Amino acid sequence: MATQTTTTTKPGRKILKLDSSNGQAYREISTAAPRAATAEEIPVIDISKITSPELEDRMSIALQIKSAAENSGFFYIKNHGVEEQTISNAKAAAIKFMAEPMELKQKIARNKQKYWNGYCGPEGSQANKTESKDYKEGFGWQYSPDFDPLYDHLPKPIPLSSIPADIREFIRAEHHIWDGTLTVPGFKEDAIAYYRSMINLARRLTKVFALALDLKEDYFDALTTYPGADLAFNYYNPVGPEVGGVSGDEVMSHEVGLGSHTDLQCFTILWQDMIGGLLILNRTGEWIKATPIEGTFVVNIGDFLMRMTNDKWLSTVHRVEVNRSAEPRISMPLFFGFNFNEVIGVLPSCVSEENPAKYEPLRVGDWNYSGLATEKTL
Ligand SMILES: O=C(O)CCC(=O)C(=O)O
Ligand SMILES: [Fe+2]
Repeated sequence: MATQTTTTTKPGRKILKLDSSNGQAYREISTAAPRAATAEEIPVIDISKITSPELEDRMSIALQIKSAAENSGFFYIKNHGVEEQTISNAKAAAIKFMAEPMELKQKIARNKQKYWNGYCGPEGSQANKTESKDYKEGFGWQYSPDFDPLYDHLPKPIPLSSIPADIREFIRAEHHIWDGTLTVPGFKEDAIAYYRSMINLARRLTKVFALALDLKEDYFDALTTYPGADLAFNYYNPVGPEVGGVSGDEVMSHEVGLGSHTDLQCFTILWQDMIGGLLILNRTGEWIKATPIEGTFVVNIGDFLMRMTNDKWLSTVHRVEVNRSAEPRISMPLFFGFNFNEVIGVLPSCVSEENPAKYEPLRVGDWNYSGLATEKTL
C-alpha cells in the first residue's frame, strides 16, 4: 500500500519556499502580521569614526557589526558620510525617469540586454516564484571601472584590453542603456554620483568587516579592485485603494512589492525613503519591519559572505510589502561583492578543528552567474 506523505504545519505557521544559492530551501514561518523590530534585532550603528586614526574606534564599529551580522544579518548605519544632496539628487533622478512614457523606458528594457542593465517594467520580475510578481519598476546597472573612483586618474573610457583578461570577461556594463535616459537631463550624472559615493562607502565597510572577522584590515582590498558593484533604483508604485477589498485573485496578483529572497553577493547597502515596507525574517520565522530611519542606510549580509564565514554571518531572507501609501516608494541598493575572477573559500578565521569548512573554494563569477543567480536579485 502506498504511503501518503502530507506536510502539516502548526496553527499560525506556514511553509515558505525559497531559491537559496545552495538549491531550494524551505522555512517554517509565522502567519502573523509583521511587527516592529527591536533595537537589538536591527541595531543602528554609528560609523562616524570609521576612518579614525585610533584602532580602538574602528574596532568598536567592527564589534557592533560582527554582533549584528551574527544575530540578524541586518543593521542600519548612520553618519555614513554620503552627502544628503547626492542621495536626494539620485532619488529625484529615479522619480523623473520612472515618469517617462513606457515606450521610452521599454527601449532600454533589461530583458532586451545581455546582462543585468536597464529598465525592468511593472511586474517584470519575480524574486520568489511561489509569491506574486514583484509590484515595482526598476532601473539597474552593473560595474564599470569607468565609474569607479579608484580609476579616476585614468583617461575614459578605460579600454577593456587594459583590464586583466580573467577580470575582463566579467565586466558586464552596457553603456548604451544610458542613451535611453537622455530625455531626463542630468539622470546619468546624478545616478553615477550616488554610485561612486556608495562604492567608496562599501570599500570603507570592507575594512571594518575584515577587523570584525579577525583579519588584517586591508585583507579585502585586493579582492575589490574590480568589485561586483551593481546598483538598482527600485520604484514601488502605490498599489491603489482598490486592492485589499477586492477578490482573492486580484489581491494575490499584487501580493508583494518584492518577493522573499536573500541577496546573492557579499553585502548590500540600501537607501530607502520614509514610506516603509521592507521586512526581514528572523530566526524564529517572524516577519519584522526594517522601519525607515532618517539619515541611515540599511546594510545586510549576502549569500557569498555567509558562505565565506562558514555560515557565521547570516544572509537573511527579506521581502518588500506592496506599497499601500499614496506616494511611490523608492529604494536604492548597492549590491557589493568581490572581484569575479577570485577563487574564494571559507575564511581562515572562520574555521577551527571543531568547526571545519563547510564549503569548497569557488570562483566568485561562477557563483554570481550560475543559472540560479541570474534569476535572483543581485
Ligand atoms: O526595496 C527594499 O527595501 C529592498 C530591496 C531589496 O531587497 C533588493 O533589491 O534586493
Ligand atoms: Fe534584497
